Amino acid sequence: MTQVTLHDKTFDPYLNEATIQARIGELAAEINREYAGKQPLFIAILNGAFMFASDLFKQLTIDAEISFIKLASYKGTNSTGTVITAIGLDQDLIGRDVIVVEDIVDTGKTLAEFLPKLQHHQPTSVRIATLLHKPEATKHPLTLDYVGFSIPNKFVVGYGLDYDGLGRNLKEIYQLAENA
Ligand SMILES: O=P(O)(O)OC[C@H]1O[C@H](OP(=O)(O)OP(=O)(O)O)[C@H](O)[C@@H]1O
Ligand code: HPA
Repeated sequence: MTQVTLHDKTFDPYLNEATIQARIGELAAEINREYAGKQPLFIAILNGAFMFASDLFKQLTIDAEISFIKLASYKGTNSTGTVITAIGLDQDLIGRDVIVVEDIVDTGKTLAEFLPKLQHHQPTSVRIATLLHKPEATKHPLTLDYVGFSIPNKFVVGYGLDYDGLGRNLKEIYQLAENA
């Protein structure tokens, strides 16, 4: 793996393809074990999670369903700041075991705002699977059930994650170069 340049920034190799895929295999094995006999519904959050969700889903041997949603944030009319709505969350979640799939939990704001909305749909259970977690950056309390890699608080791209729209197609994960 060599450095990549996206727009004006340079990124160093961080996690190679084999490392990512091996870890996803371990997460899938855990899920296969823990959801044996159940039929969980995976809800993957676009855009970033598409690649992780796809590779994780391929490694499942249990019966499972998947649905993709997009979160849209807009300024609320009161002082509460941004409000998140989920586009595409049209499935009946009552009685379902849901696994939310994210590419990264950074500050935790996205999931902290989305999870209460998900609970309104009355799923039986909700767990979170995220490929990456930046513990030092996370400011919102969250229980993360399946974490691929805990990473330092540096900007990363690749494998679904973008820098200003670019880099999502990379098979590996790169982090912003120190001197960039
Ligand atoms: O924990 P947080 O600080 O909220 O950051 C994590 C969120 O940020 C990214 O999404 P983004 O809004 O950039 O959209 P994208 O997935 O379409 O790139 C990522 O996919 C997570 O959803
Ligand atoms: O480090 C990151 N990289 C790309 N997208 C992100 N969204 C939150 N954190 C990141």
